[in-house]
Amino acid sequence: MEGQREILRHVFDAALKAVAPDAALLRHVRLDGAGRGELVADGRRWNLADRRVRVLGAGKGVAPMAQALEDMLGERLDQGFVVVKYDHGLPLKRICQAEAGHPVPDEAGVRATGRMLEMARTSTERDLLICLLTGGASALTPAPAPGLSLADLRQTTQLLLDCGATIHELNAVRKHLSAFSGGQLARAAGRATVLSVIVSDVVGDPLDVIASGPTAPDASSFDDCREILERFGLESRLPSAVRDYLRAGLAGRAPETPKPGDPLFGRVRNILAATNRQALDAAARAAEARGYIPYVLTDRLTGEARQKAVELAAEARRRAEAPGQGGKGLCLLAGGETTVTIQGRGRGGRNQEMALAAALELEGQPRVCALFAGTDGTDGPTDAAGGFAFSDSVARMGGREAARALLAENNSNAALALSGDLLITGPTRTNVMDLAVLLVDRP
Ligand SMILES: O=C(O)C(=O)CO
Repeated sequence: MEGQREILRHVFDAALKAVAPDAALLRHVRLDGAGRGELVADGRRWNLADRRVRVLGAGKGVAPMAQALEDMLGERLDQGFVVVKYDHGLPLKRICQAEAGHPVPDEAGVRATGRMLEMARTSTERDLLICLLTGGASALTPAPAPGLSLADLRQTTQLLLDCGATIHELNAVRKHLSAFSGGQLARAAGRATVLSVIVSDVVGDPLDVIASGPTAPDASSFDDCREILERFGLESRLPSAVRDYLRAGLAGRAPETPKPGDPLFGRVRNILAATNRQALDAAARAAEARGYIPYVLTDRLTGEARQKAVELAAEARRRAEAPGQGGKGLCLLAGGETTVTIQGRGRGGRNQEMALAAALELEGQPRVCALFAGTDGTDGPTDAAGGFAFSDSVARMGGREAARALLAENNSNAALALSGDLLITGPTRTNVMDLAVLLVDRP
């Protein structure tokens, strides 16, 4: 018989399968007709007889999408170039593939982004440029604006991360120091038609923030960057070239990113192909097939990881005590991305921290268990995707005091290693943020 751990894992795997980027692409894009055929994407058609098809892409999950397009288009695909995180590549036949640094951008990323901008700039009215974008793309596509260096971008990103800037704030600044992000790839493509297929790793799925929105109108401005940097007190700590460039932007001497309503977006179509909500819905179906009544609580889970875990575990305990549940029990599901305010010197990630905090909450509650995991297979600077929490996890960590001490040190990886509750998947090549799965078994 399947135990709690196997059921949790099964539900998570079903969610991952539903947001596999290649399958997501194939749900939205297909080839129709014989001969040169027509490309159909969400109801729009492009006759390929008189068009060249080029593919660009960036992100952790782009390699399977590129493979799917190669298989679909065969010789109709003229050329392509994609960049993925190190160790996230797959064999490709026609599309060139580079691997580059993530989360810290590197020179390989600069070279790859230069190649993609070049391909966009040399595209013409005859070209259909298919852009594949998934989470991780912001770091993989460093294209320093004129006068800036890679080191300037890295330093500015780190300063913002250290202050706890949100992804919206971080990407507003990144877009304004870039020649690629914030709609600028679409602008570089001149009169070519642009079709972007996007996998969302941002809460709420904002197209201008996911992957720093290379083909989306940018809602942020140089003025927003000034406000963000002032609010964090970072102005004086920025590299001087960045300070000068942002001042030039504010004075109208550096180009703004293209904004909503810009006519250039008339030839751009952005398709949201996979989201956290889709993963949650698939998880719900998988739980139901195992006899559990599923409840999707939210796809916008944010906030301090340990606190959110305690809230979710408390909700599961409350429901465990309530009478009247049917089937085998309940499955509570939540998705999003929490944060960890680091206080200690241990190793872990937001999902592992959630699992550790939930384990403390669920101690001695054999009817409730949980899994917290990142859909990309990576949680913090560790090789785990996340972790499980069972009623006896804390005992396996050496008891309550030991578990609490590990949590205080943000040492969730060590805690879950002790209890044997780490989830290790390796790179999943997709990324729709994190999932929390909690099972409440019937008495
Ligand atoms: O992961 C990235 O590239 C982002 O900035 C959010 O999609």
